[in-house]
Amino acid sequence: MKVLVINAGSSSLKYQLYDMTNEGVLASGRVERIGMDSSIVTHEPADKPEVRDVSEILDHVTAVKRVIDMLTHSEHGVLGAMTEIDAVGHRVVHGGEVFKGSVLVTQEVKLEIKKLFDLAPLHNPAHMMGITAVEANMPGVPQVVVFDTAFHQTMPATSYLYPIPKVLYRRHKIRRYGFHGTSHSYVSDNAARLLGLPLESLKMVTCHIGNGASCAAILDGKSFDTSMGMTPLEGLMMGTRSGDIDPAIVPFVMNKEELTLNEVNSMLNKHSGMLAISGISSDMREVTEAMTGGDENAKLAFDMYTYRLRKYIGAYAAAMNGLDVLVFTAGVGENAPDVRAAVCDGITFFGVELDHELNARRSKEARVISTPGSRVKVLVVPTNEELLIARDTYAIVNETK
Ligand SMILES: Nc1ncnc2c1ncn2[C@@H]1O[C@H](COP(=O)(O)OP(=O)(O)O)[C@@H](O)[C@H]1O
Ligand SMILES: CC(=O)OP(=O)(O)O
Ligand SMILES: [Mg+2]
Repeated sequence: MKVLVINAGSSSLKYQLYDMTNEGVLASGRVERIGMDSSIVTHEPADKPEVRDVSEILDHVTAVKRVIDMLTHSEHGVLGAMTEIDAVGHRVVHGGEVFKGSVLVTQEVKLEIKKLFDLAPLHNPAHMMGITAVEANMPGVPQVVVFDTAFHQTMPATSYLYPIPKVLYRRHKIRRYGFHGTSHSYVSDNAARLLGLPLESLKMVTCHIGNGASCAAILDGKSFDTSMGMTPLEGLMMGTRSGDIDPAIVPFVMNKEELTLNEVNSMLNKHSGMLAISGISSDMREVTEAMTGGDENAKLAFDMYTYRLRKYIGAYAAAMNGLDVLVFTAGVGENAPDVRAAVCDGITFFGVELDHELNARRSKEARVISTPGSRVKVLVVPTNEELLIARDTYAIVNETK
């Protein structure tokens, strides 16, 4: 069975084609700048060279058509025909309280995802475009949706409620949902396997730090708390997102700077975080490079980023009354030993002891980077949200056959 995994954003669409007989990736790629004058398609077949194509792709329907063209291309393709694709799995960021696991796409499911547009205005409308684009290009192919929020649906009310009037929860479902759940679930499971210990017996903190970043406290194998909230803005300092701030700053700034709701939203989501403090970039690589070159703003951004991460790890260790395993994943977590060191070297008091040589070693494999004597095991586990989406899609489509 072949499964196409799609992660549709507002102006981009990432894809991976899996052969589920061996979970091998046949091809992957991305369409960027959808709706702009020069859109870029980058297609990477597993055993052939990468191809890039610049053309005008005005919408997601055309983008999916281009992906199918690439996958079935006589030269760069990996499929004889489109009909070889048995199912499509989509990443959907917001599943609200309705979706506690992955589901087959039906009219009702689409309606529910639409109802959640308000809660994830940047993400869910784009995912819906991806789903309808697949319907238009590949009629009759079963589709499955896998939600970032689903894994966190096990959080207790003490974690997910905000201390604000309860009527807001009843009327508008304002609560913590949490995101990156597919990743937190995948890496916690893999970390336990690597340690050869049952996941249910471990108190774990997983740090998914990429462009977006979140921490999760995992207790008894379930999400107990997580740093992102009703939207992916709360919690850690991120590339361009502020993370936690005093909520009173919002009306204050709107008043003083005469900003509209959209403007203040954009300020906190797109013009804050590492980008704002470093004044250089949202990309950790560029910030670290500037810091090494002596740039003080870059150093401040780096220090704030790692300080805030330490605070969350400490908070979750207290919340769970202990910590056995600390996991780093995603772009920064997997590739930035200096970030891991800055975090771990500041929390030695509760039994974190990093092996600096292991930490500095480059590898794409899941691995332990703490010393044998470290009471808390520290691991790097590369995330693979796409693989988990492919697995869920495969299982659900097989179940419903
Ligand atoms: N070698 C590296 N060193 C430091 N940071 C890195 C490195 N490689 C990637 N990153 C960081 O990872 C981020 C992207 O993470 P990723 O998980 O791919 O994000 P997303 O899925 O949200 O696009 C980049 O913004 C960059 O800061
Ligand atoms: C939910 C979220 O923040 O996703 P990403 O990290 O892909 O932006
Ligand atoms: Mg990501």
